[in-house]
Amino acid sequence: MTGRMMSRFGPWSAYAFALEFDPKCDPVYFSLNPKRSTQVPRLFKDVVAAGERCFSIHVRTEDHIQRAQFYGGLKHRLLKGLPTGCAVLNMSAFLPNVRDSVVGGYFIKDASNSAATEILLGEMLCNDPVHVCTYLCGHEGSQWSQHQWSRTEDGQVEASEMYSLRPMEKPEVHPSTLNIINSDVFYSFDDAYAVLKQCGDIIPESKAVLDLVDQRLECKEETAFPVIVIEGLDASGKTTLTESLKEVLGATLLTSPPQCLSPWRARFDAEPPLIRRAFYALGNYLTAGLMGHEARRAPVIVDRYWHSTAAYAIATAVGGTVGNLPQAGSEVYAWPGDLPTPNLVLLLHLNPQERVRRLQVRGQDKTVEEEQLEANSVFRQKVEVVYQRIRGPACVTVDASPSADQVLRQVRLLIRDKCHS
Ligand SMILES: Nc1ncnc2c1ncn2[C@@H]1O[C@H](COP(=O)(O)OP(=O)(O)O)[C@@H](O)[C@H]1O
Ligand SMILES: Nc1ccn([C@H]2C[C@H](O)[C@@H](COP(=O)(O)OP(=O)(O)O)O2)c(=O)n1
Repeated sequence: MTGRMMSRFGPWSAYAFALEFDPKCDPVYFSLNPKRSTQVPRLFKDVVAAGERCFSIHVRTEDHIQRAQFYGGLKHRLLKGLPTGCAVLNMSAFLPNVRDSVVGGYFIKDASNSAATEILLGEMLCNDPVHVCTYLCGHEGSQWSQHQWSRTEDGQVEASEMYSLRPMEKPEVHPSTLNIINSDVFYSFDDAYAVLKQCGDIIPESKAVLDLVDQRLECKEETAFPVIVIEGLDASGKTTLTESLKEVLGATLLTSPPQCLSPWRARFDAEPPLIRRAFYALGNYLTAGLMGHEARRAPVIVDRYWHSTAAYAIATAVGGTVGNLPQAGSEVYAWPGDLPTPNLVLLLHLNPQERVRRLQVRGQDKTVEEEQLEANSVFRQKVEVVYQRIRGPACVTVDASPSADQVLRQVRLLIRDKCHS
């Protein structure tokens, strides 16, 4: 395998690369040039020290389940197997502005002086679906070159193809947004279902989930009562408000994912995004069936639904700052055409200080993503911006900082106004 053809998108040399030396800053972008060039500005100045050796590893398989699983475990394998003195940085290969073209990978900066790095990467090249490259620096740090590894006929590893690195302008859209559709967010039941179906052999629990999904209720007739979804970050007051609404409206309370998926949630939370997000997407369709059924006899209040599924998925997938999110109006913020819409979606908004205070008062277990929300204010901002960009239906923002009684009063007025209920 020479590595010459990379994917359905064409040869390796057509790819651009985004290398994250510092997650808070823009990546360093470069492309490949088959010819050696003399007039190249310094590319990795101040980020690669003299004497450090550099490598990259990218996932090379067209099977999207295998790709997701392998990439999901790759960083851990590298951190475990590489010698002390190595740093593992995010690095993606992509075709600028081409949807679904991103190939995930890592850049390894190695200050170890140990042969263990080459041994590990050589073994991975032989046994796993990966591209491996070495990076060499020419005269006075001006010209970097990439040397792609390949296997010789007698099973040895050699660095054969060589390209010069050419610095590149920041692309119009951040590369991390290119693969969102059908890898992080699913816009139809069939697309999410297909992912869990293909996982049947590697994740036996998928079968139990699909059995439940196959038996889901479907309600096509008009319902007599409104369906109101309550969204917001953890500790914004959703449980408090939904319990009160249940009381005062005599409503049925539902959640997404629904109770029946609880036994499998932790299992799917541990899977890579492709599989995890497909699980949550199917949870929405199950809840949708219950919504239609229950809204024939009483108002329905739903704790989280599609807005949460899309917002957490997009905020996690998009690297760096809020500015890297797809623009408002992008197709990634569209509602799935086959997912029933509620009558009203309310987003509880809370300032970060009050949210942290409430989290401390409550002090219970959180999902990893919820822990990340606390640790990472950029991630929290991205979730909130995505909540507000989703359309069809868009959410109505409610100030959740007043007392629980005042929030309830405000929400009842909104429900009366928008749902005549
Ligand atoms: N309006 C409010 N004012 C003050 N504290 C609140 C208010 N709403 C909820 N809380 C408290 O904040 C914490 C988080 O609320 P909760 O309803 O569990 O949020 P969520 O379901 O969104 O995670 C709980 O301890 C709750 O009692
Ligand atoms: N409909 C939903 C609900 C939750 N999620 C995901 C998004 C986050 O990772 C978690 C947040 O849910 P969690 O139950 O921890 O939040 P609350 O305790 O309800 O505040 O679940 C989802 O993707 N789709």
